[in-house]
Amino acid sequence: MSAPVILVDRVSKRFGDVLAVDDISFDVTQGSTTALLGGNGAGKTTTLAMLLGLLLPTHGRLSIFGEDMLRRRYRVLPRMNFSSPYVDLPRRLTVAENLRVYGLLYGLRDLPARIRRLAGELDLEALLRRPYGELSAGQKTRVTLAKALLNDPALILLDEPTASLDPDTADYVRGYLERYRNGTGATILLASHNMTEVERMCDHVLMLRAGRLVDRGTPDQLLERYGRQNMEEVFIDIARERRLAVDAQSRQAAK
Ligand SMILES: Nc1ncnc2c1ncn2[C@@H]1O[C@H](COP(=O)(O)OP(=O)(O)OP(=O)(O)O)[C@@H](O)[C@H]1O
Repeated sequence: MSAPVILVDRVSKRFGDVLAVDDISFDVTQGSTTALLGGNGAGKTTTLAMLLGLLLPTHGRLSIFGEDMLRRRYRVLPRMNFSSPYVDLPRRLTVAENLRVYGLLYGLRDLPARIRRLAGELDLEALLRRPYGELSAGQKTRVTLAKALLNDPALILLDEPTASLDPDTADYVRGYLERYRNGTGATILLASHNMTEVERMCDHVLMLRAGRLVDRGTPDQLLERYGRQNMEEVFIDIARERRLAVDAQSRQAAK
């Protein structure tokens, strides 16, 4: 079996009195799409930020492509990228200028051709000359996705990749990401509140609650474990700590 693309080993992150991430460990295998789920404030964005090297963990070890993110992130950052609705791009630059600046930061060759291709695929042509700050929320989401794919990343971290997208565009973007993953063997880790997205795209789910990793498995395993029909119901069970009740029922049934 190939080495995991992401390895998180007993990682915690404290902000003053708040323990945002509490001793979590997981790994993500190459070519998979893994969902990081949890209610508001569960620690998803903090975990993604540590994986990007934007935040330092208080404890623990994170490695990506076998490289320690604390000491050698410069070796892996060129092979990864991210998008988040919470991280704005420079607002006064046009969409084309933004993509050019990020492309230059990655030192990409054939940049105009890449930008043209992504603009075509993500329906951005009509937006290329407009300042990023003037775009609607859904338009910004598509631009940040284009930014996230500029360097053909082998690992993509996505914070709510379809936030603010209308159902038709969200469906297109999910299909686009699936095709990208299948075509390139890329690995995707995404935080999402959209359980339809998780059921469709993800082969593994990590459930966070109050900074702790409280359950994990494939969507099918979780549906079976909680006796539910869909991931929305599983999410609510886990968020409301119904797992214990489920376990107790199964123990009772086994007697
Ligand atoms: N820079 C910070 N300073 C202080 N506390 C922070 C900081 N960033 C996050 N936190 C706290 O850490 C906890 C986890 O926040 P985080 O943003 O990781 O949650 P999340 O799972 O992404 O939530 P949401 O679904 O609402 O986006 C929260 O209690 C939050 O208030």
